[in-house]
Amino acid sequence: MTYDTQPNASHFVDGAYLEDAAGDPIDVVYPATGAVIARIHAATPAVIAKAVESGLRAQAEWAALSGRERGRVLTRAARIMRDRNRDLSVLETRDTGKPLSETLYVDATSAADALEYFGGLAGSLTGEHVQLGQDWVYTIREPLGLCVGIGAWNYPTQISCWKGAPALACGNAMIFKPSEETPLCALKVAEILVEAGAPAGLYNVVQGAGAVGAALVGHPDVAKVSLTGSVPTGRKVYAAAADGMKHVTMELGGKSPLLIFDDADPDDAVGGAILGNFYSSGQVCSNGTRVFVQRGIKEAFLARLAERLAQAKIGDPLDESVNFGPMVSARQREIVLGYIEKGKAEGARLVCGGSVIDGDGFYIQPTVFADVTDDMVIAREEIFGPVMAVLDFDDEAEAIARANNTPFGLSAGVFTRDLARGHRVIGQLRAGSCFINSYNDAPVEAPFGGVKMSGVGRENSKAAIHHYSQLKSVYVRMGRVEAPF
Ligand SMILES: NC(=O)c1ccc[n+]([C@@H]2O[C@H](COP(=O)([O-])OP(=O)(O)OC[C@H]3O[C@@H](n4cnc5c(N)ncnc54)[C@H](O)[C@@H]3O)[C@@H](O)[C@H]2O)c1
Ligand SMILES: O=CCc1c[nH]cn1
Repeated sequence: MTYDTQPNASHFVDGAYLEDAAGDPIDVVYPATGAVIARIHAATPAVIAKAVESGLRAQAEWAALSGRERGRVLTRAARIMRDRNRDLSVLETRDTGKPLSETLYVDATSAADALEYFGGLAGSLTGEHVQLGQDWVYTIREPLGLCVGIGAWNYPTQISCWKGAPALACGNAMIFKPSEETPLCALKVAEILVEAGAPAGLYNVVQGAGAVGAALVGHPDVAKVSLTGSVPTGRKVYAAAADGMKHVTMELGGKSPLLIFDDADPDDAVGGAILGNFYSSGQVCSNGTRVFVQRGIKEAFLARLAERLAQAKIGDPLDESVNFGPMVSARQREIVLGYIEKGKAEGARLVCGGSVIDGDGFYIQPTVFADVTDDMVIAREEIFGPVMAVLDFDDEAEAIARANNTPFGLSAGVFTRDLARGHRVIGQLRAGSCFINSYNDAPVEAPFGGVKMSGVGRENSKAAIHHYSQLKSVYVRMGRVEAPF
């Protein structure tokens, strides 16, 4: 089976595709060619009402199952996703422009990992017993209710399951709104969950841009909102959720530091910097885009890096030998180009790249700036494209202080052969997801998320359970009740 890029209808609600052509039209564009590959419509108030009503109904039914029964559905969905990995990967490539050489191994695969992991945990979500003399307290881990997930465009399938899998494992229902740039793959996730035995309405997908997201966040029947997106959107969504006293998870942007000491293995350090800047054409939230290189090895590092980047195979993302694709949209390419121009204007040294690649797709060369200083815009703002800023440093304390001098705190990495230094440095870096002699690994077993402006809460790992459930405590008196009067 190969998936058509034009879905049967725009939304997947109450177990079936649903259309309401009165919604604003959204064209889905293949980033490698600029061709329109599908047209869908944003959710109308009627679609949102049906998603909420069916979500509430399904949640009651789902929460009444045992955790083990819920887990069985999730693990079955994981198996179906793995069986259809190639078709899902091709669709993800068409939706995002990311090379098939990446999507085959990361996107549906990591989504299936999440379904499998949280499916496995579902049967062991228990409360506690606390003995208090003869009396006792017990706690029950309860679902929150109807959750809303809102996604960014860089990892649409992964994000839909990083949010959906823990939510469902805990007995919640979810309405997921993908990014309007990449609406296709979450529909397949919803279809697969129903095929695996999830009740109709448990995982609904509704389409649209910010206005639809805002309508979901503000809906009085929604108990929790999990957003993956930029800091400005995070601010708005967090504020709106606070108004309704809703639970939140905020997975936001970053400008993460990667510290390379002069004793680091040179090839590993260059490899880490490449993974932390050019994977998915630089459209990864946790990217280590401020690469601090100890002064003595800077020129050797830059020479090796330029050599390796010259080997990138840029082209048709559906060709499995290609490993560097386009930006997701013409708009994103313009934003990134604007930063490249700022870098040049501010006097950073362009080591390689710096231009668009002619053609209909939204390609930009992998770009490296050296001699970047902390005050330059390209060292301060998230670019979300293939632009690495290399900064020099002399000693450890200076590097740590400069690395922490940012409002963001998503990730941080260090390359050194001195493991004591590796742990010492990481211990002082203010970031949520950190790496020693590696970069950008995101297994489902590890908590993922940021500090400072990069977010609130954690996805993945057992930590996510705490963000999709709440504890009820019950005090049980075994003796008589003594009242003062
Ligand atoms: N920390 C993480 O896990 C993580 C992962 C991927 C991407 N990101 C971040 O996402 C950003 C790139 O993605 P983007 O451009 O799609 O982000 P964005 O903030 O523009 O949009 C994110 C989502 O929010 C929706 N939205 C916009 N306004 C809204 C509102 N007022 N209310 C509710 N929803 C609203 C959008 O439609 C989209 O679905 C980058 O900053 C990147 O770092 C973070
Ligand atoms: O884009 C952010 C999430 C992520 C990091 N690595 C893989 N996915």
